Amino acid sequence: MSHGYAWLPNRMRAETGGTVRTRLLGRQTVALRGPEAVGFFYDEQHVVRTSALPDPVLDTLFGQGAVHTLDGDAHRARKAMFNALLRAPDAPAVLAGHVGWRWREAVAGWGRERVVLFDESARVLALAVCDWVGVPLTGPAAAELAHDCTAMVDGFATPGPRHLRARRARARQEEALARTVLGVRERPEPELKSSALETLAWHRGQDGNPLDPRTAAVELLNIIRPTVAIAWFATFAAHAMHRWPHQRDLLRSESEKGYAEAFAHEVRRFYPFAPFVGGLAARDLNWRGEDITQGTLVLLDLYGQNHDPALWDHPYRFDPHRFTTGAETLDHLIAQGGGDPAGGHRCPGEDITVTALAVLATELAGLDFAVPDQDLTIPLSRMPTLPRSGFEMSLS
Ligand code: HEM
Repeated sequence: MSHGYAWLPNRMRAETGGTVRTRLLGRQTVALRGPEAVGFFYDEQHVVRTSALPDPVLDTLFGQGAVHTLDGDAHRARKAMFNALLRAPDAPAVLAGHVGWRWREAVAGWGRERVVLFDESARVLALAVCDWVGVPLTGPAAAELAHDCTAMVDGFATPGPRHLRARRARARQEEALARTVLGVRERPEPELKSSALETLAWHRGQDGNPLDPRTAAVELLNIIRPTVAIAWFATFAAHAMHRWPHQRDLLRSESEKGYAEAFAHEVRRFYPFAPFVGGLAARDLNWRGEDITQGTLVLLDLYGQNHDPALWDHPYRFDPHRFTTGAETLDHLIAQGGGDPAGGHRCPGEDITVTALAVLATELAGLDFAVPDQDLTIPLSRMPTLPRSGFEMSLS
């Protein structure tokens, strides 16, 4: 982890065959990349998730008992609930509507003060997602929730104070949301659920019983936390507009249909966020002539694949136009996992992420703002990383 985002791509460059053997957290590890590797990795007969994620990651980022840790029928049942909520045809637009509205409300309050875009967008996203899931939230609670959600992400891959902050943030929010779930269950169960909160509160597991309140809270947070985490991409979007001002002009002019979505895809591809995903070899396997023994940790190199010159022309050039020419390129983009979100573990929040990010990027491009001197370097040795300043700006 201390080598950061360059670790796997560097190792991949040094090896032939696109496979790296190493040790991670004391375990034998094999890392793969490439479209074929995606198919191999997401086949449940090859790689399973139960017991793959260590407690330091579960106690900060995902939560114990989260959908990320399930396999087989248990995963299918839980994932179907997430897909029904997050991949419903109108879900991305409705949530993005809340994001746009909460953003304009926040900007109206900025005046000429200097603001840190990362903090502001996290708060906006916290308010928007809570509007959407049906969790009531006031202004100060939104700031606290945003702070806790970003802490959970910030502290998952590092020991020390950041990790402790992440654990405390998760414990606090799980406790609060478990109480919210119990509050919902004090009322009779409605036949038609009117919100994600109600759906989760009454969701029945394989045993036919509602989830225990803590697990329901974990899964509610698995909608709220990653939505708040879109703040990372919003900050990278601002960085791209600052670094390449013609991007801001292209977003402003709206002359190209679909440009904001293409820009959002390129932000997800170009900037470093989720480094890799992992699971355990379900049995003895063979990948391109390499033996992988049962129980080996198998990683799929997300960041590396998104910058693989075999898949992307000039991968270190920021160019949203690579996503305006056809769907083929999208198959190679695995910023939020690969495979099929319906059956496998791929992120069910991708459309929400792209739609919300496109709205935030368009809103930001439409503002007249100044960017004072600050440290905008993005250290690749830090995980997760961000422009060091969080992107300070002020309306001009
Ligand atoms: C901020 C941008 C996001 C990134 C970078 C991201 C990334 C990921 C990644 C890498 C995975 C794991 C895929 C795998 O295990 O193979 C994942 C899974 C998941 N994501 Fe996202 N995600 C984002 C946004 C969202 C949003 C907005 C939501 C919900 C509204 C969401 C909900 C989930 C859930 C529930 C899973 C678990 C899926 C499963 O295990 O079946 N994510 N995400």
